[in-house]
Amino acid sequence: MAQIKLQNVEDYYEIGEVLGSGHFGQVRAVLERASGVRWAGKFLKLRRSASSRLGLERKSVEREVEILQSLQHANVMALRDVFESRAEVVLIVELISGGELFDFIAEKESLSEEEAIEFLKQILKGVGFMHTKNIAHFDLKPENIMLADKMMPHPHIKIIDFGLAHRLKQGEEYRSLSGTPQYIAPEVINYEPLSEAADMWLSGLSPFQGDNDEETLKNIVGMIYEFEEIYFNQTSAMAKDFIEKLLVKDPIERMTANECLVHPWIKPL
Ligand SMILES: Cc1ccc2c(c1)c1c3c(c(C)cc1n2CCCN)C(=O)NC3=O
Repeated sequence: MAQIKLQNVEDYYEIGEVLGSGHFGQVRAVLERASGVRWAGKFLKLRRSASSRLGLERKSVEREVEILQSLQHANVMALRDVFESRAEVVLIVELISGGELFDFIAEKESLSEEEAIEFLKQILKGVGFMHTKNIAHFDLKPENIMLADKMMPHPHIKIIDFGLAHRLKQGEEYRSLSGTPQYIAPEVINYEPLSEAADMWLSGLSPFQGDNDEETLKNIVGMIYEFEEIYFNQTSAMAKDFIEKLLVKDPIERMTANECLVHPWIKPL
């Protein structure tokens, strides 16, 4: 992928409808003029001055670009092009039109453990791949797990939004309080040095869910959780064993993505 193009993105892409927005800015559908191919454009506003609170720091955008450039994997959103003009950077990324996994599951009558395992395997392959490159996502949550095309019999998972991702270096401590309260690992809440293990802290139906963020965070740090019967009464013992091996407070003891892929629930003997 070429470096950052200092041209106007609209010279090459027709900008379409807003697909979503978040802490980073907006994601819009875009149409590549030369080929007629549809992509997604992630429009990031840069800070205009060091004192400004609005917009993203240039180095965090450059970090996201560098990380995406080094991640080519079937289960990771692909970066196609980067444009910068005035105080805006536009990441041209693959259009993932199947929507969020969360919504796909919500729309189904029910989800069998076999179907859940198929999705989980793809997520673990994508996460395992980025972890072999010492890249941690640090914002894995249902909203960031999307489906390439939900009409397929076995929809293809795509992990998106590497805005908080970090390339971890041996001997360098990295701490951050960023993330989403409902899904962040105890070591993030305690502002301890972070590793790829923070991505393995179970996200999904959070058994720590409190009435508010403060209560949720206390539950996580206190490891106060329960498999509420109404949600987990159909869950096999093997599945609960898998979950319990991820809900381990000590990140060193927590299962890694590759260990998950050979757990008997995922890979029966
Ligand atoms: C069809 C559709 C609808 C909403 C989309 C996207 C695509 C989308 C996409 C991306 C991101 C980072 C966010 C996106 N959002 C925002 C919601 C993501 N949780 C992306 O990287 N490619 C997308 O297609």
